[in-house]
Amino acid sequence: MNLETVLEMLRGGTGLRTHSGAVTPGDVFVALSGTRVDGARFIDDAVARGARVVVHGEGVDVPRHEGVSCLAVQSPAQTLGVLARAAFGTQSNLPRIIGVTGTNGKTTTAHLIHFLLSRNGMATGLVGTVHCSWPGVQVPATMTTPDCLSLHEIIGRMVRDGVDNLVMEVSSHALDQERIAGLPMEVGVFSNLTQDHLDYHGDMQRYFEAKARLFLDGPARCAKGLVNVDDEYGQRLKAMRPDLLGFGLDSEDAELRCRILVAGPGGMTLGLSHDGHTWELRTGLVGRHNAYNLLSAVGTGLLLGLTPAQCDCLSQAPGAPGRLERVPNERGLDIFIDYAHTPDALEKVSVALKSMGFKRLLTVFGCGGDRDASKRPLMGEAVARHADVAVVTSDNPRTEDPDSIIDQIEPGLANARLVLRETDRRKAIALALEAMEPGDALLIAGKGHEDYQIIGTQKRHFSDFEVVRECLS
Ligand SMILES: CC(=O)N[C@H]1[C@@H](OP(=O)(O)OP(=O)(O)OC[C@H]2O[C@@H](n3ccc(=O)[nH]c3=O)[C@H](O)[C@@H]2O)O[C@H](CO)[C@@H](O)[C@@H]1O[C@H](C)C(=O)N[C@@H](C)C(=O)N[C@H](CCC(=O)O)C(=O)O
Ligand SMILES: Nc1ncnc2c1ncn2[C@@H]1O[C@H](COP(=O)(O)OP(=O)(O)OP(=O)(O)O)[C@@H](O)[C@H]1O
Ligand SMILES: N[C@H](CCC[C@H](N)C(=O)O)C(=O)O
Ligand SMILES: [Mg+2]
Repeated sequence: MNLETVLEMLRGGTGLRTHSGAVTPGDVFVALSGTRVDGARFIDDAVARGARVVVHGEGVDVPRHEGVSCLAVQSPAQTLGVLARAAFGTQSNLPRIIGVTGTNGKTTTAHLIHFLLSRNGMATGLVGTVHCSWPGVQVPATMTTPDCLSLHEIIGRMVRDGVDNLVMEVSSHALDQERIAGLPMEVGVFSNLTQDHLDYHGDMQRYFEAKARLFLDGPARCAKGLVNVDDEYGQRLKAMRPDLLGFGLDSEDAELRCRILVAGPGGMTLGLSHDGHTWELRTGLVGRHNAYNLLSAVGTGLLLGLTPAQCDCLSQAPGAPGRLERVPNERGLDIFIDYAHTPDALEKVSVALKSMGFKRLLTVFGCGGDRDASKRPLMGEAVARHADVAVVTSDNPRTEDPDSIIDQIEPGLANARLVLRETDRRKAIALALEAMEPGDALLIAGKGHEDYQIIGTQKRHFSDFEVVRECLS
């Protein structure tokens, strides 16, 4: 069997699968190497379910099966991208794709870029943590970057609906697993790199190497891009690929630069400069971290040929749901829900709130189970540095014991002013609301837009927004 024949089958409507359990008679099954098990172990299962073609890695010994053709390829993950283009109609008329990567700020930046391009009259799609959307359609997200088949399937729908630009978040897991195979990136954006996901990548160097795939030689390399040169890892990328546009607030090397001219509870005025041109941008978003997010959205606009004036509409951009989002309430309490779930994000969001002049900061937070355990005490330290009251609780304990997760956070809270411990997140939020005094701000961190709590393998409905409203009513 050769590749062209398989492509022909797929164009004709044959099913393409990477999970043996999903195979129906006549399908093409691609055995991916996997992160836990080798997909080649499921070839027999796929064949038993009726797979007619098996695509597998070179060196995999596949026993002969009557009526089943095999195709050995160097990289099944890369070949999957080629096959997916044929299966889902993503071969031609692909939108211009902008991929946003980095530890924190991907969702916010992607939403800002989506807003910018849409306001400039482009039919723009979005794929990310909160939802996937394009004009007239919105579907809830299951992952930050879906698997290769789901991605092509959704982008195929966008192609049919005439989408001409697509902004997508590209997680480090996705880059490592080559989920974006077959999807050439026009622009890559690098926000920053700080500790997260070491359970998966092992150490910061390997985590960086996964993110760097979007920019350096290899199949995922973007045609052009921008990097935050205030970030140590961003500087390393810029040194490796000098054509990337460097942006930042501090670095003299930044080609696109911004200063915060005015900052207050109502927003910021940013002074931007690029290529000898200077201009101002007003925003309702608060926090220095959001100055970076806005700056990279402007930088993307410039790389795509927009003028600074065409980027002015960003002053009306609302930001992303569940990112430093106020919970309106009749009591006039200053309550913010945010998605900070890394040490750096907690640091940045706490500083943003402290700068708004509140009397005290109360922070409710926890750490996810079955995720990087080494970030737990560091998240505790970030909260302890800024919160007057730290309320430590649960945030998707998954298959871990919630109390043992909190035990691992607590050493980081050793220097905290006041710590309250309450495993039940609903009760923790109620406790924090009771402890609020006039002039205080309450930060409820970690879940943002999420409307669930994962306990064990069960996903139960849970929304920080709803719980606050219930407690206040
Ligand atoms: C660790 C991880 O990322 N795993 C993802 C990965 O699974 P995998 O392919 O490695 O799975 P595997 O179990 O080793 O199986 C290997 C192969 O055998 C196949 N198989 C397996 C069993 C079977 O019976 N038959 C069969 O054919 C599988 O379909 C797979 O192709 O590929 C799967 C399909 O794409 C994903 O669903 C799965 O995400 C898991 C559920 C997950 O939780 N991922 C998280 C950590 C993640 O990716 N998060 C990032 C966000 C991170 C951020 O904050 O930046 C995201 O992009 O969402
Ligand atoms: N540029 C930034 N630098 C540092 N922290 C940021 C930045 N932007 C946002 N944050 C913080 O990180 C949190 C997550 O932001 P956002 O959802 O935009 O990032 P993300 O990279 O998409 O995260 P995830 O990988 O979990 O989807 C925010 O709620 C905020 O606390
Ligand atoms: N994309 C992130 C989301 C974390 C959100 C937080 N609520 C948690 O569950 O830790 C992850 O999968 O690590
Ligand atoms: Mg995200």
